[in-house]
Amino acid sequence: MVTVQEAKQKVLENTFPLPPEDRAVTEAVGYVLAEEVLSPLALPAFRQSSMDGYAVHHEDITPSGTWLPLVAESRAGTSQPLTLARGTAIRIFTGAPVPEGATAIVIQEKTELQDGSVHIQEYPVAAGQHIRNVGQQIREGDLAMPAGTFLTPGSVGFLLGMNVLHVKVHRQPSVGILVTGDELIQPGEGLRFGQVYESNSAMLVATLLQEGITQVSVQRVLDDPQATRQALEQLTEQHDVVLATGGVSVGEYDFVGTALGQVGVETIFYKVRQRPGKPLLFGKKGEKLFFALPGNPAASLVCFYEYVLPALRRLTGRTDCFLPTFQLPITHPYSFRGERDELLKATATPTGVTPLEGQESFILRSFAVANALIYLPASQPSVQPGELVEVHLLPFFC
Ligand SMILES: Nc1nc2c(c(=O)[nH]1)N[C@H]1C(S)=C(S)[C@@H](COP(=O)(O)OP(=O)(O)OC[C@H]3O[C@@H](n4cnc5c(N)ncnc54)[C@H](O)[C@@H]3O)O[C@H]1N2
Ligand code: MOO
Repeated sequence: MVTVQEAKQKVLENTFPLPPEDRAVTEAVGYVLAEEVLSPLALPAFRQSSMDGYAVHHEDITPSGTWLPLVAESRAGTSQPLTLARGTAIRIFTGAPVPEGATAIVIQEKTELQDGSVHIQEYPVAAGQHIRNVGQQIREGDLAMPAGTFLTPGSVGFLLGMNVLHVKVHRQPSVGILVTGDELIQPGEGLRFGQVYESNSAMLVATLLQEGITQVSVQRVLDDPQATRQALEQLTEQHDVVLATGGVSVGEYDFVGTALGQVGVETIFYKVRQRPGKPLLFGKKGEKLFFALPGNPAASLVCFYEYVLPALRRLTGRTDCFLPTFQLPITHPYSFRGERDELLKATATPTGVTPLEGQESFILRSFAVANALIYLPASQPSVQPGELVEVHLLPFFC
């Protein structure tokens, strides 16, 4: 049995970013850059106005108000470079090229137009006001994004704005899910005595999809050593990560641990000092990762969020792998035996966190409405309202 901290450490130590692949920027949100990106051009590429108004030379403007003849117009998209002569003004719009010789833009609200001349009612006019300079955002050849950057919609806009169409990113892992259990039937079928609807695989697939992982396959087997082994062999060949749910405990029909050994998986740890999710197993074969998750649905999902998700994120090159963690005051008292650390389904707000009713590992009713987990170490077996506790925010909510 390992501690929660040891288990997390071992997961990270044994997980490395997957090799890079080339991806279209438009399809790279959620991926992590495997190589830095240098800007192929300066942005802005030309001097731009950031306001609708008039391009002037700031020294032409006097305190008593200045009349300047309007000699031309610069619109966004024009390919005609203009030059401003001293003592004149050029009508200009947001995003349009600033004429050569112009040193400032006066916004139209501070002007009056009459008979082809513009009256400037602003003083003083600062040199450079409302002008975006060439390279103000980024200069040609500058580092635009370092390797390791997580690509967001903002990143996509920035990259395409520099005409970067493809990037090298760490590929996403593919994941095989093995479901075991004689009692399990598919939702939609009629329920007979002793049967249970199989819901863990859909729950795990949903978490993977949410994480942007789409290469997923599911295999279901009965509690049979041969079938379990065969399915594991197949999933291992096809995927970077294999998740098994159920059959990992100590009963006569729990075959997953043995089958993993037969397939050549080296166990890194089995059993974590935590509740739920004690019988979690983490193993490796070459670079492939294996997690045998407990069958109890809430235990399975807790183990996914606390151990599998960080591993998947690390494979994709992310460094912020664990759920975001906060300290929040707990709203209700909570006590437990203190033999194992506890992870409680909870609802968190910016001001506090409330443990939900129904913490047993077979209960999903609480998970169905939780947005966070409270982590209580065994050394803190009793907490009072107002005491700060460690809160892990679930992915949907951050
Ligand atoms: N003697 C001991 N018994 C158990 C121990 C122990 O230390 N000593 N640990 C308990 C703990 S803690 C857990 S957690 C479970 C883990 O058991 P398994 O991983 O072997 O899971 P199963 O026995 O196959 O199933 C447990 C429970 O979950 C339901 N289940 C399983 N798979 C699914 C699924 N895909 N969808 C929905 N529900 C599922 C299953 O029907 C069982 O009710 O072991 C304890 N026992
Ligand atoms: O670890 Mo089990 O999940 O406590 O029920």
